[in-house]
Amino acid sequence: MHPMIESMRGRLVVSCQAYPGEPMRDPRTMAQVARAVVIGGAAAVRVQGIADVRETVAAVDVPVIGLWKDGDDGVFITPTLEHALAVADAGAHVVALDGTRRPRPDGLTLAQTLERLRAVHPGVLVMADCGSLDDALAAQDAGADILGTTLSGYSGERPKTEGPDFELVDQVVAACALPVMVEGRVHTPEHAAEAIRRGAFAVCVGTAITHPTTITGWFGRAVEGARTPA
Ligand SMILES: CC(=O)N[C@H](C=O)[C@@H](O)[C@H](O)[C@H](O)COP(=O)(O)O
Repeated sequence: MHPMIESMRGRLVVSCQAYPGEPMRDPRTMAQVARAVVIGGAAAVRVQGIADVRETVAAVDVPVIGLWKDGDDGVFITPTLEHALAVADAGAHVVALDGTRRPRPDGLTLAQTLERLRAVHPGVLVMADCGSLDDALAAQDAGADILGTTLSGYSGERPKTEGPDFELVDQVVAACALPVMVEGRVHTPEHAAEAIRRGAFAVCVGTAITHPTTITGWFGRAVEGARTPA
């Protein structure tokens, strides 16, 4: 196994992303968040956007999983070969891309995308963000290095579970030989531990560690719910 993937075995990966229009949407800020989570023990970080990838690669000494989100529906995570090449050019060690079976905007298959990406960047690793077992099996055949459950609940094939889609985790772990990264709605340390117990190779947490607006909402609603009516 590639040493960079091996370094994530049984470990926590943290996704550091801010969304368009948000106060923390700034590559330098995200690189600082990435440094902070590495100090906390993250084995790798996942960052969005070319500038964020560049800043973060320079700021941390762990693998950087890079992606480029273009839009927010359909195929939007590193949707085309051009996006994947740009993420690799920016220095990402792992390129995360849409690993669903949906048609890609540039008309290439996932296998063609990976082949052309590797022709330019022979050393780059690929994480396929999947939304179902069939996606994971197809992404494995297409030559991905890591299978992510990232798009479960977002691609139309699986329900959007309250926490992680553990049913899908079980299916992918049982059927696929590649390392499985459990990602998506891992909201508590117990969720993360459960992912590993179920055979995940690693677990990636985003919102619950790096999205203060959402976390504040969780706490705020709990506090309001506990208030005694005046
Ligand atoms: C569906 C989609 O666009 N997922 C994105 C992928 O990079 C991010 O918005 C998520 O934050 C990331 O996957 C981590 O998941 P969570 O934030 O639930 O821990």
